[in-house]
Amino acid sequence: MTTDDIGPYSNYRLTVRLALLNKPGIFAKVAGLLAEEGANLGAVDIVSANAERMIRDITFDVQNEAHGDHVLERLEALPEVNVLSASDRIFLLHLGGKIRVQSKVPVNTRNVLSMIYTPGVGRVCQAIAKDPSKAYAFTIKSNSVAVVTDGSAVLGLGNLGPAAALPVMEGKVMLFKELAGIDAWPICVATQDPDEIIRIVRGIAPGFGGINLEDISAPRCFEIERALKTSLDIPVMHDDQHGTAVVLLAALTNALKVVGKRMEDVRIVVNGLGAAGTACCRILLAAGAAHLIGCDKEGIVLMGDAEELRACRTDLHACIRRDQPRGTLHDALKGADVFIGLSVGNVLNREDLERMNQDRIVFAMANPDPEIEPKVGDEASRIFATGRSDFPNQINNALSFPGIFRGALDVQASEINEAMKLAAAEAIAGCVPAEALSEDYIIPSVFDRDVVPRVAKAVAAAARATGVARRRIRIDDDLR
Ligand SMILES: NC(=O)C1=CN([C@@H]2O[C@H](COP(=O)(O)OP(=O)(O)OC[C@H]3O[C@@H](n4cnc5c(N)ncnc54)[C@H](O)[C@@H]3O)[C@@H](O)[C@H]2O)C=CC1
Ligand SMILES: CC(=O)C(=O)O
Ligand SMILES: [Mg+2]
Repeated sequence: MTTDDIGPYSNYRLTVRLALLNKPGIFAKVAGLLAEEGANLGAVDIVSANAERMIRDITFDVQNEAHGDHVLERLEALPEVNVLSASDRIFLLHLGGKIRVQSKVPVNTRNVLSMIYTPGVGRVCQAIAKDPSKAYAFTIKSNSVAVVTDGSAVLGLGNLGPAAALPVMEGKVMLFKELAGIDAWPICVATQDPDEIIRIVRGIAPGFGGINLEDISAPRCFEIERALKTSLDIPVMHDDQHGTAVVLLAALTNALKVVGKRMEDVRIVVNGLGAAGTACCRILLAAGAAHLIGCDKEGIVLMGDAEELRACRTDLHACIRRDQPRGTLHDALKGADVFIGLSVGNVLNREDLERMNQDRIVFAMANPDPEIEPKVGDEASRIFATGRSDFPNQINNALSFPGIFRGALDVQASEINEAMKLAAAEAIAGCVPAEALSEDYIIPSVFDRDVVPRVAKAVAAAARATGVARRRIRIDDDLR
């Protein structure tokens, strides 16, 4: 299947194989039923036909899974029509997985075989044993990242476990490759015990140039990341925390320019103080935010005056008081200028947003469903964004992790530090020219091919400036 076969975005598109009695008017009944259901008819193909029967494949869009089931039931009930099979294009696209390993050299002669494998390869192994830094030159290490998950916070869908997390991780490694040329590998571990995860990641680290932790829930993710950062000499980044914080800061910086407000003046509500939410609070405080309210399931659990919040920069978790909520999310929204959602889908409605100030900025970033229905969010705010790709402003860590890791790998950085993250945020924000900034264009597209090189360059420069770069030249420039 090619991307051209997939067509424009629809989350629920079905392709159904029907056996119809071969006489006039039968297909019209099918088309009429779909029209009645508001199921937009797309491609219609004849698979085979004889005097009695015609087999057709028809493709149509439905509103959601339940609507799809309902339409299929109605098709099944039509006289002289049989539903032979039904497939969902999103599932079709996932058949057999989305990625594969490919070798760079065709293995078609004894000579090549003896070089890529034994005996020739043995010399390379011995060279690396003598000088482990040679692994960067003579193996995939320099350009590879492990995308590690335990499946405990798969998007905003909750604890689905490691096997169910694999489709997300495969998607992520596709983005690493497509956007940044990095060979990443999905690693789904069958444990949710932090110590065991730390042990596993340390164990596999020699084969990788970097570790991207993904969809590991708070608070375990903090301890896991901290332990790995201190014990490994390659960059480790929990993307849900830092990749998200970087892209959020970029988007908010530009959005504030559009509405003419300043970071230090605006009242910001962050809903969902898990991995992503707490990292976003931290980066916002570092960027000068002085009026920040944090909410979680319990209500308002993080609040303080500018001075108290400044103190929270060093230990945000100590400032979060889940046992003493100081109001509800609705209370928090009253008079707020900015809403940042990193919780779960559909927790807000239009009236909630109308409690906020004029020229409000609403970033409903929960995936796959944002905190508010996108059409309503868009109508009820001056600037609206989601984490999804079907609305103009997409705030997704897909804009940051490819460039951050590209820059870190290029200079063989030993870590990804605060300076590198701030440099990445500035570079992403700078990808939208000042004169082009508008309500619908606060953040570049994931498909803007300038983003990764600009972010990578800024990150590499910050790594050098902070003394964590071990290499001056990109590995691609002198060895590949
Ligand atoms: N757009 C983007 O780039 C990104 C979006 N996200 C989204 O952010 C959300 C959170 O992800 P993580 O922080 O990784 O998960 P997490 O599991 O670490 O944190 C989720 C937090 O939301 C809280 N929560 C749950 N229901 C809530 C409710 N009704 N109201 C307020 N808080 C509630 C939980 O108690 C928890 O603190 C997910 O929907 C995820 O898809 C995460 C990373 C990047
Ligand atoms: C985008 C992402 O990392 C998430 O929703 O978890
Ligand atoms: Mg994630």
